[in-house]
Amino acid sequence: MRYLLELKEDDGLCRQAQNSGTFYLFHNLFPFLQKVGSKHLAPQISASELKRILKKFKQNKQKLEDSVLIGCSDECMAYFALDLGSLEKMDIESELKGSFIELRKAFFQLDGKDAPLLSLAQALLRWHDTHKYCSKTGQPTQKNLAGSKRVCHTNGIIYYPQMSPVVITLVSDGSRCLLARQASFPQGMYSALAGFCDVGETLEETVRREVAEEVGLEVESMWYSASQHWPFPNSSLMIACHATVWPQQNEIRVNKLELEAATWFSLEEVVEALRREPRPLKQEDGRFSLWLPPKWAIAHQLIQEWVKQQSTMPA
Ligand SMILES: NC(=O)c1ccc[n+]([C@@H]2O[C@H](COP(=O)([O-])OP(=O)(O)OC[C@H]3O[C@@H](n4cnc5c(N)ncnc54)[C@H](O)[C@@H]3O)[C@@H](O)[C@H]2O)c1
Ligand SMILES: [Mg+2]
Repeated sequence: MRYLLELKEDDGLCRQAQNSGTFYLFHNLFPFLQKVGSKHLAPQISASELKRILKKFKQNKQKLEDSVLIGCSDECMAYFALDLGSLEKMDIESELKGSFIELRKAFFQLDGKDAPLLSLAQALLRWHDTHKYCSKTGQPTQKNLAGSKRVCHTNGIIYYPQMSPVVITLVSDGSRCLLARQASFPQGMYSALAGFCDVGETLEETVRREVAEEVGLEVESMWYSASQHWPFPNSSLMIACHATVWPQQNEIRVNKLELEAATWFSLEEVVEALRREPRPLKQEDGRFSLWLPPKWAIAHQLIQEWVKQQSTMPA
């Protein structure tokens, strides 16, 4: 942890780390992946291999300095991410034997270790790409070597990468849980309610407002569970909570502007859905079976916790 901080603060040290570190590659924010069976793996390219590739494609090795620091191993081997969007995509793909794939498409087939790193890398690369100019002076900003900030040298303003807090809430009425879907979700997939925090709000206020806005229910109690970084569509910090509503006041009024549907599901229905593969499954009657976000999505964790909690409750 302290080594990471030193790399962020010291450009000289970071330059050394770039020359011995490993790199995740991107092309216009699509990560470079190799398919192994049904899984996608994100290869880490060594600095020497990357320099060889840059040379082959007639790029200056200074290009390494466009990379951003995304972590390090226990042995202090630094990981970076570099976007090669200025090079011909197909040439790099054939050189490295893999493809640049939209992160959203590959996200749930990624290895557990790769997903959070790629998610952070994409968010950071996107932030740098959209913050090249100072919003006060209009002058170009310059990134520090690690990419943990950008500075406008005209007036000294420092910009730090941003993320938006989002609350994701699993609502229960005591015996059932409320799951909802947006029209953009794949067929049959339901999840917990999610919403961005407004400026000035506490998390508790966001939970109460979002539940009221989206399904017309009043929260009785709520508690925090866990959090997760989420890269889509921009960088969000997903803050996962459980909430209860009064069993007598559980009539759902769906806000059709935000949601396609919201329904109470019984423990049995949820347990059965958790056993299914996280993908659309058409039934004989043409409808799609209920399925839930995959294992390491924080919504999945909330649902698992609710199931566990139901099973330990006195009958
Ligand atoms: N429901 C889930 O299971 C789930 C799971 C993982 C991630 N998410 C993410 O949660 C996020 C929020 O969910 P939602 O879309 O229901 O939010 P939401 O209910 O707050 O509705 C989205 C609307 O909020 C407004 N908004 C306010 N602040 C915003 C900001 N900082 N960025 C973008 N829009 C903002 C916009 O008008 C936007 O159309 C989404 O990015 C989604 O990808 C949801
Ligand atoms: Mg929402």
